[in-house]
Amino acid sequence: MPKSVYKISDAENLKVCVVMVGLPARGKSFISQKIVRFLSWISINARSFNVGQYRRDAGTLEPSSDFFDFANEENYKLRKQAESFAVEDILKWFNEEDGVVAVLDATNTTRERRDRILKICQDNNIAPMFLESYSDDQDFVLRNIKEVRTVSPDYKDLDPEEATKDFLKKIAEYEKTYETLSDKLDGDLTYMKLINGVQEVIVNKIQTYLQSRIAFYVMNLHIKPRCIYLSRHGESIYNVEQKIGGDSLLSPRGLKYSQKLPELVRESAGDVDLTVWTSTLKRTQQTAECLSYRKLQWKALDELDAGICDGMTYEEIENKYPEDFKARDEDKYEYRYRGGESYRDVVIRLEPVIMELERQENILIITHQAVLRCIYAYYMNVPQEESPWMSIPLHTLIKLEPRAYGTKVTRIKANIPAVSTYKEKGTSQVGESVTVGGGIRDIINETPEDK
Ligand SMILES: O=P(O)(O)OC[C@H]1O[C@@](CO)(OP(=O)(O)O)[C@@H](O)[C@@H]1O
Repeated sequence: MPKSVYKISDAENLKVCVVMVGLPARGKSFISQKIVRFLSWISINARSFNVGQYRRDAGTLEPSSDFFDFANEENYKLRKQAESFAVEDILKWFNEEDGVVAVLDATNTTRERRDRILKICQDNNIAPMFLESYSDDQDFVLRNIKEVRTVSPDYKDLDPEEATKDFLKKIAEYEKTYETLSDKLDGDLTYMKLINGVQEVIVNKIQTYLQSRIAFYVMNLHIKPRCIYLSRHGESIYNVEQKIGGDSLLSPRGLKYSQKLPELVRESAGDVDLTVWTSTLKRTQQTAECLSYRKLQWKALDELDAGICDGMTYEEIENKYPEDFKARDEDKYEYRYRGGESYRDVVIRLEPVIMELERQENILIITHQAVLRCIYAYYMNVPQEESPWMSIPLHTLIKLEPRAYGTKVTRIKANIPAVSTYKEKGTSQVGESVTVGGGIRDIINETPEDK
């Protein structure tokens, strides 16, 4: 059997191919998408290649009579062909688009199949990392079947009961040849085995920093239903004066928002227990004051540091530092204030916050405009160049419900007027004073790319 051993001196230059392993309905696509979303968010070029999609693109839909009958030679050939198309594309992507981490999202349930992929990785200087999701828990599997059934194009026109039956039949076919990863037979490989979600995790021969980062991230994932609430602090005195940064207190309208926040949260969350995370700045702590939940301060949630521009209005910055003002508008994600930070810097310091968020259940985060944009971008898969320009208005509670294949978002407005702190590209003016209000829920949608 080929081995995954490579010289450690080369390890840091290696590209990584995460090879998913597991029977159908074990959450492999969910994990693949999460890995890609996380790595892209921290600027590592990552992409998932779903073999099922290659099969569908080739015109073969499941459930087609006995497509997964493994004794049928013709079907076996078609499935193998879909795999080789995906692998070909992975190699092309590594070479032509500077790919760094590819995720091969397929069952890969036999050693024969895994060895084939291993060999290709070795021939192309790619570090393989096998990631198995193993489950013998019937409830876990049925929950996953339900999720897949609702999003998979294969099952969209099928009666739910029929679809579940078909799915179980397909699993039974795969089970006949399934070879789980084992220390005894696969001890030379770099692999991770998740048992019933992350109840038990086995990690074997991680060899590069990148692999360890992926492993650490995956270990923190859970799929229990929960909500993440996001809110900016109430309108601050600096917001009213159109100044950025600082550590000012809330305006009278901001205080009103802090008084209304417990009601808004209760209406949406009911009696569930929440933990409130704030930054270390006064305006977020004041906003959390009337909430009777457990509270935690994070320095990492402090607002983007505007360096020498801290305490100025955008107009003053444009007059005093016109070149900086222009440079920021041209590339807001990368621009770093002199003596301060860029959006990229904020994302880097938010990595531990995201790790902890993945581990936790219901959390309410009260923080700042730039920081919220970064957190929101992670959950909603917003591209880097767009994220610093997203509108995150004051006096609005955002509810995120991460699901297996996307995040549902609801915006709940407090109906308390506040200034707009949104500055359009190419101008130093922020919007007019606006009333943030109206009905309760206004936007409901889901992470588009993840569906
Ligand atoms: O990146 P831009 O759009 O300038 O937004 C960040 C700015 O938002 C502000 C408000 O203008 O945040 P906040 O009041 O939420 O703390 C500034 O303090 C901060 O510099």
